[in-house]
Amino acid sequence: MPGVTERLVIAIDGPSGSGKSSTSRGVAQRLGLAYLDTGAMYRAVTWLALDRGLDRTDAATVAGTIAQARLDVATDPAAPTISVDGTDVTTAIRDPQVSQAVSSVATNLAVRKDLIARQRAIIAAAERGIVVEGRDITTVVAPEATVRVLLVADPAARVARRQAELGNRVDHDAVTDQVIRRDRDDSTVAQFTDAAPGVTVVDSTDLTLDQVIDVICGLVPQHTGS
Ligand SMILES: Nc1ncnc2c1ncn2[C@@H]1O[C@H](COP(=O)(O)OP(=O)(O)OP(=O)(O)O)[C@@H](O)[C@H]1O
Ligand SMILES: Nc1ccn([C@H]2C[C@H](O)[C@@H](COP(=O)(O)O)O2)c(=O)n1
Repeated sequence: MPGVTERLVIAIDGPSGSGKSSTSRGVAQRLGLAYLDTGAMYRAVTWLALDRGLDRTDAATVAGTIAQARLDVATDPAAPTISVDGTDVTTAIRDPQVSQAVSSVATNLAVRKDLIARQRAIIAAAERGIVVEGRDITTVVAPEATVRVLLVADPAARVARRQAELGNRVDHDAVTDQVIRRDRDDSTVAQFTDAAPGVTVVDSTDLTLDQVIDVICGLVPQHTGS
């Protein structure tokens, strides 16, 4: 493990459905670290834009409204929650309407600047260290992280995983849109299809969740992986 004064920061990026959230929570729980789901932050401000009925093509109004909002993010990997101006939106941000709309807010560059600053503040406040996951963590938010991973999986596996999670309440076309179309839109503002120099690619297609957690824990300097 790093020395007592060096906080462990593990950065994990990857496309939708590659297993970032499940894996990051598992790694954080195993290593006793905090956990930050930056996608949940983009989802939460998208929930706000929808709740306020904002025109999402009006980038300045969307960014200005979000800049005024208080976001409270709980970083316990056993119970991650997120609130907007005191309203707990942890469940609401997983609604299909939010999934469908989130790229239109996440590609607003002023919103990204705002959320990146908030994410860095959360990372800096995590005394025990933190696992942070998203699309631009290894490259923009925390390129100095101790461990940097690009977690990938075949598109078919990613769609199948999301379909299994959502069940019959969401049809196959909508699930494919949530995974494939969203990646295409999101990749216009964040680079998560190729690993940046120093970033380790982990392919989860044929690995169980526990195996992926083992692999990433094994990348921590002087950690045995179990
Ligand atoms: N290694 C794995 N093998 C099989 N299923 C997995 C694996 N990792 C995660 N899953 C399952 O795949 C689904 C998607 O995982 P998860 O939400 O962690 O992905 P994600 O990369 O965070 O997606 P998104 O970016 O869209 O939020 C979940 O149902 C999860 O349980
Ligand atoms: N660092 C990040 C994290 C997320 N996003 C975007 C990409 C997604 O469309 C959306 C929600 O993320 P998810 O919960 O599916 O991981 O937020 C981003 O642009 N940068």
